[in-house]
Amino acid sequence: MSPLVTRAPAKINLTLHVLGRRSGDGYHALESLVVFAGVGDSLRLDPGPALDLAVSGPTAGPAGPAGDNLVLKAACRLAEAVPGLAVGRFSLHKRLPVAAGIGGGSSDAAGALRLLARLNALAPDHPALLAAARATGADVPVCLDPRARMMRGAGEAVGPALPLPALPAVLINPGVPVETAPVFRALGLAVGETNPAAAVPHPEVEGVRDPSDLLDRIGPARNDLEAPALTVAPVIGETLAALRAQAGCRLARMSGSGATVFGLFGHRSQAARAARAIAAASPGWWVRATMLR
Ligand SMILES: C[C@@](CO)(OP(=O)(O)O)[C@H](O)COP(=O)(O)OP(=O)(O)OC[C@H]1O[C@@H](n2ccc(N)nc2=O)[C@H](O)[C@@H]1O
Ligand SMILES: Nc1ncnc2c1ncn2[C@@H]1O[C@H](COP(=O)(O)OP(=O)(O)O)[C@@H](O)[C@H]1O
Repeated sequence: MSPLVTRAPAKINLTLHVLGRRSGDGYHALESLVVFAGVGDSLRLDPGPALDLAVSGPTAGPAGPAGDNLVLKAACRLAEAVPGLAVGRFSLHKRLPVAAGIGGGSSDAAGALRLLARLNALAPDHPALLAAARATGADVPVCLDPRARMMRGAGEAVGPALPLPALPAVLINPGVPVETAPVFRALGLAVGETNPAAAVPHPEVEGVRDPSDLLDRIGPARNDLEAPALTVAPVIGETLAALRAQAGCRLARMSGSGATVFGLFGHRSQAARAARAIAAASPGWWVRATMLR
């Protein structure tokens, strides 16, 4: 049987409002506009008798041992829920920076679930897929069908796909891994506490078709994890400053819990020029011009 392939694009939180900290599981309730980049990992599944994974690519090392990989975690969750699930050997080509706020592991895990669904002719809305995604990580459900949409709750509630205009962007990761849990902790909310910043509501983006209109709407919104992440990794401030110094940069903000930041531009050519200039000035940084959609 021929191999099945999928791309696992980087997830970008264009906005990330933390509403508060839930009593019960202590997770943070979020409201986030999530989009996906043209850069990502790639994943292949060769059908076979047993579940297995080989990881290659420039960031295979930082992703950790294959046995701990979220690809296998998600696949095992699905195999537990669907008796007789056909499986096989995954090959993950890892290019995205790890522990970077762009959900690389989550997108890989979601890609694994998509490939297993294809192999087993499971409908994309099969409840076992969403359950396996939720059990694998807070960011996995939104990555199952990687298109622009709102994410709410701790990540388990994903809205319908939004036909938003594509945005030219530059992504920068300064090469410093940032773990998610310490950034949420640094926000300092007690269990059951509401985030005071949540008094300012998230902008409405449904129905927006013009890129400039989208930029105007999300400009005043926030990533509430940016300030706490800056205390954990001050270099994030340098990456934001580098973006803001570029001609045509309309907005610079951090994604997820960092350290990756994105700059949004009016035109693709401005983004490409900015990426070249930043990469030349800071050769140690991961810098990519891409489209977000
Ligand atoms: C912050 C976000 C925004 O999209 O992205 P990343 O920075 O990870 O890319 C996500 O909420 C991260 O999702 P993910 O990375 O899958 O989180 P998980 O592994 O499930 O959780 C890691 C830890 O983060 C904290 N956590 C996560 C999600 C959430 N809504 N509230 C939390 O408090 C918890 O302490 C949890 O133990
Ligand atoms: N496929 C994977 N890709 C990246 N990291 C993975 C993967 N599987 C497990 N991990 C582990 O998950 C952690 C978070 O990685 P990642 O998904 O890159 O974070 P983020 O969501 O912040 O970008 C890392 O510390 C890494 O060891």
